[in-house]
Amino acid sequence: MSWLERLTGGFRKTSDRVAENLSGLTSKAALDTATLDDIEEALIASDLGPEASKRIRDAIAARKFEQIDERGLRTILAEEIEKILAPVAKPLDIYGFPRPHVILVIGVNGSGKTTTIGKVGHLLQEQDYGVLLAAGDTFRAAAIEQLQVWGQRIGAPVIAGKEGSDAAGLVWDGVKQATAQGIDVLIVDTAGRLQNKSHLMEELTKVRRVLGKLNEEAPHDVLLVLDATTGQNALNQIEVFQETAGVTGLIMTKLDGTARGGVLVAAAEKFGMPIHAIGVGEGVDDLRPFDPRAVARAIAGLPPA
Ligand SMILES: Nc1nc2c(ncn2[C@@H]2O[C@H](COP(=O)(O)OP(=O)(O)OP(=O)(O)O)[C@@H](O)[C@H]2O)c(=O)[nH]1
Repeated sequence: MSWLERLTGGFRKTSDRVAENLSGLTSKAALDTATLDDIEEALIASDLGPEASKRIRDAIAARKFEQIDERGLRTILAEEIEKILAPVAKPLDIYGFPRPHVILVIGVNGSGKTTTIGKVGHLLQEQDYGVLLAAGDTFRAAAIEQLQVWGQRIGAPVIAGKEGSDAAGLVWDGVKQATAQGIDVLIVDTAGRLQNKSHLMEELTKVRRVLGKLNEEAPHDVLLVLDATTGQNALNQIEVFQETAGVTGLIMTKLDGTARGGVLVAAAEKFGMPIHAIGVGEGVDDLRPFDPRAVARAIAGLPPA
């Protein structure tokens, strides 16, 4: 299956939800204010968020249709979602010089952080970048092992310490190793525990301080991994992590397992932060930067353009 097919398939549950919520609304005799209200509500119920839903409603209203059929509604929906996604759909840019370009990856337990690191590493390797993974989530032995498995899978070296060892020290060693071996990108797994904010902050502050000593620009990216299945909760996480960890960009995963994929649109509209990639499956190729048009059409339930 091509990426486009996996993408469209991945958003199926979401587009079914959107279609279900909008069903019946286009059969009304006139596209009056009450129907526009219903459309807006249907979009909110589809997890697109109040801001994006209002914006789409206003766009439909501005076109002054007397009536609209289902296909017409889906088309406008796709066009408007595309406008919301286009400014934030930005592939990761590996610009750090001197090398390595350092990427910290944060996110709550189970958000898909480790899996995402493996997939992002693979994506960058495909672009001919050399990648080193650092197992900075030193709280759990399982997290270290899981990253090592991903390293083997994609053929990238992994630098790891013992469970409970100092993450900042590991990151220091990671930068040294990448520099010595001419590796372009260092991707650091971190213990992104929301449950203990002060500890998370302390640890990230220390990692940043250590990185800053080696290269003032590092970390170049602080990526927050979000689990789309958590719906609106993902939006709360953006707020909290933005405050505590200086997030620079987002990756949304597990869009295939949920009818709540509309949250991607809500996040784009509400935060305007770069969304570097989306995950639509567990395979190594199931995470990519995204084409806003393709995703917008998939959510609206239209075939690829
Ligand atoms: N369906 C689907 N599953 C995913 C996706 N991304 C990750 N997963 C799965 O989600 C689960 C959690 O992913 P992990 O990478 O272990 O998450 P984590 O945030 O590192 O979790 P901890 O290591 O427990 O902190 C795993 O079973 C992954 O295979 C995705 O895009 N789609």
